[in-house]
Amino acid sequence: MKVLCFGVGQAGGNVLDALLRYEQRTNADYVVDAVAYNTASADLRGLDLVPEENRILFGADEVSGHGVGADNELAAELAERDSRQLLRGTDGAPTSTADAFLIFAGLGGGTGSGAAPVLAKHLNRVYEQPIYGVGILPAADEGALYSRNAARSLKGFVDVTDHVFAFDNGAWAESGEDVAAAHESMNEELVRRLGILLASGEVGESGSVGESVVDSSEVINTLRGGGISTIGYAASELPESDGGGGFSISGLLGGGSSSADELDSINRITTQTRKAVLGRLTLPCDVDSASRGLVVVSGPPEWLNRKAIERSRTWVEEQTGSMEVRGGDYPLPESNHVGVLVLLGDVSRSDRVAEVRSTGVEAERARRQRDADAAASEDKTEAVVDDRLDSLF
Ligand SMILES: Nc1nc2c(ncn2[C@@H]2O[C@H](COP(=O)(O)OP(=O)(O)OP(=O)(O)O)[C@@H](O)[C@H]2O)c(=O)[nH]1
Repeated sequence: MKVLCFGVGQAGGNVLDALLRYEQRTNADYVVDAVAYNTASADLRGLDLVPEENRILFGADEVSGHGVGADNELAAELAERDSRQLLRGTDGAPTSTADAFLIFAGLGGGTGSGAAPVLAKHLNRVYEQPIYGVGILPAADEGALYSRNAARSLKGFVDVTDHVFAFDNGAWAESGEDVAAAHESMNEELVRRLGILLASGEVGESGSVGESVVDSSEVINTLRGGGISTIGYAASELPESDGGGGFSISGLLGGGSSSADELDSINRITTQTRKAVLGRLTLPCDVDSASRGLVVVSGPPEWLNRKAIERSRTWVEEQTGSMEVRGGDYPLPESNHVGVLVLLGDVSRSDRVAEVRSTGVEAERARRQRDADAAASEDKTEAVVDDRLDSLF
């Protein structure tokens, strides 16, 4: 599935850079172009693989390239004001070759949180392709301001995109670990999942295509209707003797039927499917609240057992209670792993989203109270000054 990618703000740019690195490392080719936006010039300079000419500073008239300091309302305002400049990011990009657009942003800060929904809205006006967000939720210990920003931005992002892939920093930082220190490893986890999803169905270097490959229309159909999605992934390493390909228990035993191989691959695929769904999802949620699903099984073609893929698909249907779970394979002849990726679309119950929302609402209420108190005390001061002036004259 070919995508045109946009990274907004620091987290957005970092994750986009990580995806480009992952694409290079895996010899894949699904990003048709990459554009980064920021209100802070230092963050743009810090990027690695996003082409220099595709790094766009906006809002410079107002904040002189120093960032918006977590003020997402200001960022939204600046993005709206500079919307032509934002759209210029697609000038020269091969937009017609993209099946979809992807916008990456951290929802807790200022720039990405405020500007990503504005960018999505403007791209939507111009282009036909579906627009997907990749929204990073702040961990609870990153503070109430980040939760307030994220609560407001997530709703806006969902409203103006065709789907938001959510990633929860809180779920992925190990307990006691500093969130910022964990960004790099979290980005790796996120881009591995996105990379597999995007690469599946693309003809690989070897030119091999599986019997029931997942093509871009299946990803798009799984995401159709909008909402928030989560992705699970698990992989099992194949035995050394396999050499990445033709391991056969029957071969080791001196011939015989291939049923042992079949059993082994069925076991691996079904076990990894359970681990993918019941393990750590990009966004923790109630699995049975998903409306749709997609199961992608990757690995050397001889390990991609059709029966197992079907069994896994049915199991995900049972877990989600959805009758709309698609399944397919992604052949990787050189791989020494069998991996299972499960995309759960339009999830409606997530304690983490609920927590971000309620912390956000609390923080917004406290801010309004503070503003009201400040206004009242200003009134009082004015009244005192007026009294003094009255007594003078
Ligand atoms: N997963 C992940 N999260 C990140 C990364 N960088 C920042 N964040 C998170 O993003 C949120 C802060 O947003 P940033 O992207 O840094 O902020 P910004 O959009 O550049 O906005 P301002 O700096 O306020 O102008 C926090 O929740 C951070 O933990 C990253 O590389 N990976």
